[in-house]
Amino acid sequence: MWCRRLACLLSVPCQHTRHHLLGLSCGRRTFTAAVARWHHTAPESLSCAWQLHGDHLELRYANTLMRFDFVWLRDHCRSASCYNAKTNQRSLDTASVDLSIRPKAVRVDETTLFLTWPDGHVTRYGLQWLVKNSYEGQKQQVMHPRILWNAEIYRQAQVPSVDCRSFLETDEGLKEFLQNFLLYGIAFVENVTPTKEDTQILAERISLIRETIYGRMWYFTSDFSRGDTAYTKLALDRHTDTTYFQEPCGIQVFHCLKHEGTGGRTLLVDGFYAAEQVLRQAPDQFELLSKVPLKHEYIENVGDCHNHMIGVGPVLNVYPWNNELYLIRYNNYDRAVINTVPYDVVNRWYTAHRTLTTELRRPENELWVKLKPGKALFIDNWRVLHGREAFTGYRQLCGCYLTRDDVLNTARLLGLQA
Ligand SMILES: C[N+](C)(C)CCCC[C@H](N)C(=O)O
Ligand SMILES: O=C(O)CCC(=O)C(=O)O
Ligand SMILES: [Fe+2]
Repeated sequence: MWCRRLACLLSVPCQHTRHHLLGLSCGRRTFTAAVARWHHTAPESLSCAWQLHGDHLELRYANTLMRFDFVWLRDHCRSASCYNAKTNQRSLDTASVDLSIRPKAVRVDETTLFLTWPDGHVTRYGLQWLVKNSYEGQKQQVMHPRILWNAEIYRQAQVPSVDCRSFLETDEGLKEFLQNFLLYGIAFVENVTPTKEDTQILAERISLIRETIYGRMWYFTSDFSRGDTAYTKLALDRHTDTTYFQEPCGIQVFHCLKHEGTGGRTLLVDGFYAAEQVLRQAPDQFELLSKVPLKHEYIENVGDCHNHMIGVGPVLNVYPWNNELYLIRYNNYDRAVINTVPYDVVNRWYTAHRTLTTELRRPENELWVKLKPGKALFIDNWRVLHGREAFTGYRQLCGCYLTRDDVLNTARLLGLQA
């Protein structure tokens, strides 16, 4: 039956749909296939068909079969009284919607679905909008496209550094930089004037500086001015920073302003690549690392600096709805006493942690770079671990942390998926 014949639905239900409406008034929430019928907008080739069920509408459009709960449909009404298109905010009070609401009339034309609600309110939904926003349309998509790498993969990809002027002055330069950053979790800008001020200008081009106990923009040398090994000449094994914050800093920026001496190379390891290897070899260990909460701690009493920070969370943080890894918290220096785990789990946790560490330490996963004045490095601190080789001589690094949401904001404004 073609929908054009169903235009009457907006007023008086015609023969074929009365069943549904009667079904509702009888309080039935489900309909058998025999009762529910498909209604087509046009010959099958133009492909839009719908069917009402007890609590949802089923729509077949653009080769997708979609189900929309009636409450969801009412909640997503984009009419002027339900939604403010200027602010992109909902004005409808969802709590005022009857949870067993049901449209009293349905109509579909080539581009739009029209629903009339019991109080007479009419909602229009673009069919394309429904495809884009239905669960069925979304579930194929990953949240964040990315390329997991080891040293070989990263080198082969020949990811270019972006020139400072192009980064600061053109959208293309900035976009290229951000695309690299989102895919690999690291990105470089070159030909930067080696000062703290110029580094700050770079940072502020993509995000807001996250002020922490280390300040906004920081300088550091091996003067032990703060109670942390970073402020020495010692080697630092791979780690992520600020694991002792409830929300570890999203991005770290490093710019080496001076080094007169030897050593001091920077080590970078893709934590997600290593975690992926663990997932393949030992899914139960991956799961344990994603479930067992740990504490990380920063206790400082040096000079005037008195701090006690604690962050709690698992090593591998995954979204509960699709198991996608989004944050790795790995810092063996700052890991606190483990007292959040029952004794019979502790041993299995250490085994899982060892498996991950083994992957993180594989030489083929290590990318070594020597940071030089003029070359700024941005690191996704939720994904890529950094470390450094011991060094001699005077070495001065400057940098800052950035808020993650604001980097993603900039990326989206340039049309990137983030
Ligand atoms: C980067 N900056 C030198 C300011 C701070 C270093 C913080 C080091 C700390 N152990 C951590 O991993 O979080
Ligand atoms: O000195 C370096 O290259 C890095 C030290 C470090 O890990 C840090 O500051 O977070
Ligand atoms: Fe660090």
